[in-house]
Amino acid sequence: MSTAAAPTQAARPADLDDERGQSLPLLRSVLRPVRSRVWLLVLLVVVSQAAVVAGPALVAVGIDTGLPALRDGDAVPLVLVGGGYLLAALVGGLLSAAVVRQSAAASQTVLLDLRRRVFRQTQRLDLEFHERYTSGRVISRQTSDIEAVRDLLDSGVTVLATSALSMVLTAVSLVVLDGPSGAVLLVAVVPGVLLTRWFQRRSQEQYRRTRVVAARVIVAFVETMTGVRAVQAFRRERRSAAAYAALTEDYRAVQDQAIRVNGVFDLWLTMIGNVTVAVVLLVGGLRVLDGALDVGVLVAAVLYARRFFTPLRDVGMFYNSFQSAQAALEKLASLLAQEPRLTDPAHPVPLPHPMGGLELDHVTFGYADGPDVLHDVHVSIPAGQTVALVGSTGAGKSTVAKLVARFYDVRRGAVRLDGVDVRSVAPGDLRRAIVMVTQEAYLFSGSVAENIAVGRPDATRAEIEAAGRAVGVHDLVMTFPQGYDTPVDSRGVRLSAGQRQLVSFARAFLADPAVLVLDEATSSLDVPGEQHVQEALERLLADRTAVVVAHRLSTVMTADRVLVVEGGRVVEDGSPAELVARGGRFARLHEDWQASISAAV
Ligand SMILES: Nc1ncnc2c1ncn2[C@@H]1O[C@H](COP(=O)(O)OP(=O)(O)OP(=O)(O)O)[C@@H](O)[C@H]1O
Repeated sequence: MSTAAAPTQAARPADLDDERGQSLPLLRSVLRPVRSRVWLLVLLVVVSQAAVVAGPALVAVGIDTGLPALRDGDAVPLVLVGGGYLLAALVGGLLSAAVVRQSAAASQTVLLDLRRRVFRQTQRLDLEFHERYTSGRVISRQTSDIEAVRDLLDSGVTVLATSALSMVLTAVSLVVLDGPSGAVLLVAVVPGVLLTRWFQRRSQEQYRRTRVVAARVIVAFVETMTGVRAVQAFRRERRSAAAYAALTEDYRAVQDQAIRVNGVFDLWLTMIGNVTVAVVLLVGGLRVLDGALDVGVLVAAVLYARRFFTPLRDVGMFYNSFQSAQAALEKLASLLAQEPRLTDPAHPVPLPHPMGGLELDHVTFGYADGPDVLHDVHVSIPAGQTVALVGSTGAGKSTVAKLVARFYDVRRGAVRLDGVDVRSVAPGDLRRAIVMVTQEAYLFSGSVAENIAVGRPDATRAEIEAAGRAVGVHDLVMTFPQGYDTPVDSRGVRLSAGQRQLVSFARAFLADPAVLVLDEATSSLDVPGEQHVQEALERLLADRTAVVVAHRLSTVMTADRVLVVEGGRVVEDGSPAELVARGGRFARLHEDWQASISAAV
């Protein structure tokens, strides 16, 4: 039976980070759940800034009305104004604190949502995506990009809103309080705005340069650390250190330039602010002498003028955090918009009791947009058979194995389990039916028991131990300090490659799939261990269909059937004895194998 499969080659942008214009919709969607909090925040910002800006006006009233009244023996106006000033200061302070708390709470909610979305999405995406995207980029999304968004939400947006509102309210208050002083301020705004524009442009360039250099530093570090074994084996430490030192020096230099730009901006902003204050004081002072202006108003005007330019620094700085957050949001949006090529079937076919019959029906396959690496492979494997895949390196053996486990989908043809196209089998059933044990035998942090139970999380301790016994790892585990509860990371025992492989065998044994796909480790075991692993393998492969990418002669010779893969085609197919007798490629491979074994012994 061949069920039509869902379209699997979903369109995907060529550059995985290029998704311009996606940042705003993403921001809108993550802000939606905290909408009411955002409105509350707006209200808090407006009231707190109004309270702060009221200060100088109250000073003016105090000096011009309260003091004369006090001189005439009436203290009430001054007390009222003083009380008002205190109240405004108190309200301004308390509400500013509330703004910080509210914005932090909102941003934490948003970030939690974003982190979860990124994690779920990276898990949902298929292997082909991860091979192209690389783990380094996934890590950057989950760390530095989310940090950039955090910076924007935590401080950037509220600081911008507070600063902008404070400037507007200050300017309006000054214009209302004293027109001429307001005019001086508005004139001074022109160089202030020009300076800020200059700063934005320079810091944008600077920011780009910093990002490029910072990315180089990170890539160099990650590459050296992931390849630390190769670095040490080939004594490349000095060269790596020199290359890294040069990159960090570049990083220091661009940071230095960025700080210089900040310094210039700060200097001129302070100058403009101080000159404005001086002009307001001079013009106002002359008017006070003429009796055209009250002293209190002059004091208030000076206070307003002094305050006006301070937030401009924050507005300038906001641009930096806005830019990095925008770039980060774009990359996050692009990641979240990716669709896996491997899609779940629209009409899943249940397969609760699989027998394990496999069929590769004229399968042609290539990775991503690359050339075909398997050409018209046509093989039928009856339930219960153990098939060894052999062939030279790069022939396509692992690819066949990965297609059977549906890590990828075929380009043409079909892979079928019990006659059902694997693209149509209900995903849960498929996962239970086919298990792949990969070469690297990855262990999660946790205990030995937890690692074995990955294959069946609801397994009892007795079942876990039975699996351990079946693959012959039980006695070894019993020598660990806490037996099956011993952690397998740096806090517990460090397992050798061969021991890790046995644990992964136990994991697969416990999962008990109808089909086991095994990419045999090339050379993780010494000769005395060989027999031990051979027995474990035989027990693991018994009573189920098995497709084994075989690297050891013992595995091949105990298989029911051997497929010789060359150049993406099956070129020989038969029992090991038949193929040896036939005198083809396998027979030559067999001879070479035997020769190398006798040479080693
Ligand atoms: N993830 C991948 N992306 C692109 N091409 C790949 C990928 N994996 C394998 N290939 C290519 O597919 C071809 C078959 O590779 P495959 O890993 O199946 O060979 P193999 O027979 O298992 O080799 P080996 O014995 O060395 O593991 C090779 O040409 C290889 O370059």
